[in-house]
Amino acid sequence: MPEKPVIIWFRRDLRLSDNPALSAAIETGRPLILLYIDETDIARKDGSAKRVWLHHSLKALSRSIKEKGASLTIRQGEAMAILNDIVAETQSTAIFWNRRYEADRIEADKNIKSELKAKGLHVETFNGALLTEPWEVSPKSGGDYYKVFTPYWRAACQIIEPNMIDYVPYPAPETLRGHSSVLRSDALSLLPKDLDWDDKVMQGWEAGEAAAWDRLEDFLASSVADYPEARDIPSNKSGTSRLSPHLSAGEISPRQIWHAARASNKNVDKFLSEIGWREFSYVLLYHNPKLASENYKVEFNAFHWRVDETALKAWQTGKTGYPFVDAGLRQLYQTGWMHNRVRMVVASFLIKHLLIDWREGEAWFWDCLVEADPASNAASWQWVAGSGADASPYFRIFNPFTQGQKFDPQGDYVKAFVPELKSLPNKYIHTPWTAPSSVLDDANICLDTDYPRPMVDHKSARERALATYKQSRQ
Ligand SMILES: Cc1cc2nc3c(=O)[nH]c(=O)nc-3n(C[C@H](O)[C@H](O)[C@H](O)COP(=O)(O)OP(=O)(O)OC[C@H]3O[C@@H](n4cnc5c(N)ncnc54)[C@H](O)[C@@H]3O)c2cc1C
Repeated sequence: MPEKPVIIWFRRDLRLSDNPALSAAIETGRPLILLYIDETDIARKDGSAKRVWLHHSLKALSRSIKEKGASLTIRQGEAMAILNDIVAETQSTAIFWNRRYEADRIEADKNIKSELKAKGLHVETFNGALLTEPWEVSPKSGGDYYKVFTPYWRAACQIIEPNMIDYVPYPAPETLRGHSSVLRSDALSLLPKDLDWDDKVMQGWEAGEAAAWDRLEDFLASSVADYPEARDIPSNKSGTSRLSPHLSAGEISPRQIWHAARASNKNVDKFLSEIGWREFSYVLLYHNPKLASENYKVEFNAFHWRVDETALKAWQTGKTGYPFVDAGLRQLYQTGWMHNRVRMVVASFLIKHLLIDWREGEAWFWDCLVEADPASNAASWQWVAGSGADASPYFRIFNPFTQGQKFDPQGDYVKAFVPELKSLPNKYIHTPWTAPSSVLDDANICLDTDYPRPMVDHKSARERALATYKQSRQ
């Protein structure tokens, strides 16, 4: 009689190493059904860029699984129905997965767990995505969770550091023993049907576990020591790790990153504290399931946002007339990623200069980022808006041209993404509208035709934002 298999259900953990659910499945000694479900019964579908990334990530995972002697089954539909079919088809006796933290997925997983258990299956779940799960770090002084990052991270590190000292990440298995019969796989349908944009987005990226490791090792060998200063310079391609899409798809675990970073014997505290912001964002999401749709601070519910489709479109397409802002938004659309410093500036511009609801920006990033993350994206947008936990105060309004002058003094970043300005002298690169007409002529720029004038005046937009804020609090 054929041995009954166990299911390993991959979700946001598209890797073979340091995958606790996979390791537990292998330990049973039974044949494996390695499964990914493109779930259709999901509250918020992944955005376009993230789906492109997942397509390539799943291809990479599938290749790695094949090299180890098994195959990845891909299905599309409702998770419960698919799992029921597979259990019926294969007589599987157990299922293993790593946990997730969005409210609707927690609910779905709970239901799946109890239904499969009722059928007699052994169901086991693990933490494969975080250093500590959202309920593990609670303030001694009371309350469910920390609302301020610094004390949260101090407390979290007291749990993480001792855990990590002896932690040896699970190695990738040498071989995988797949189920004897090959199961039907649905074709992957994650790529957009009507655009060739997906090819362009993936230029400069490589999805998959091996690529994630190359990136981490490169970063630790040559860049992490300079990270505290270099992380603010958007033209410096190695100033930050660019691990976010790999982390978001689970191609590498935060535990592996922590372990490798500490083993480098360099000063990695600042870098690891950014991983801490990712953890903190998950704490906020877990305790505030509507983080992407509702103000964390209810007093922001009285804020009077403007509805202005034309302005929103100009922002989305990088045509605001502020070169640093436009460069960021074009980088986002072209590469599926934007430098963190510029994210803060473009978000502040939308929320404060244009007075457009942060949820519009959150949704645009959700669709365009290859690493769009339910926790970090929502928490970061609310952070910039001032409506979030431990947020930047609303009255902190980034000046888009001084930010450009400070963090892109030679204009390299602007020239890379706003090429129509590339012949402009550095002195005017962040303020083309101030250049004398002879300078504009020499640079072949006709304002309004080749590049727009600022869509709002900084000083008056700032005053309007502050007045609106004041009014909302009366
Ligand atoms: C408006 C806005 C939206 C954002 N949306 C997302 C998102 O959808 N997904 C996402 O992963 N990050 C998001 N971030 C956070 C941050 O910008 C990115 O994580 C970072 O730019 C990714 O580049 P990196 O991997 O080179 O980061 P590094 O600087 O190398 O940092 C290492 C890792 O730490 C984590 N990290 C760094 N900064 C933050 C932060 N502020 N908050 C949470 N985690 C952080 C990421 O996982 C990152 O990969 C957003 C920030 C802003 C201001």
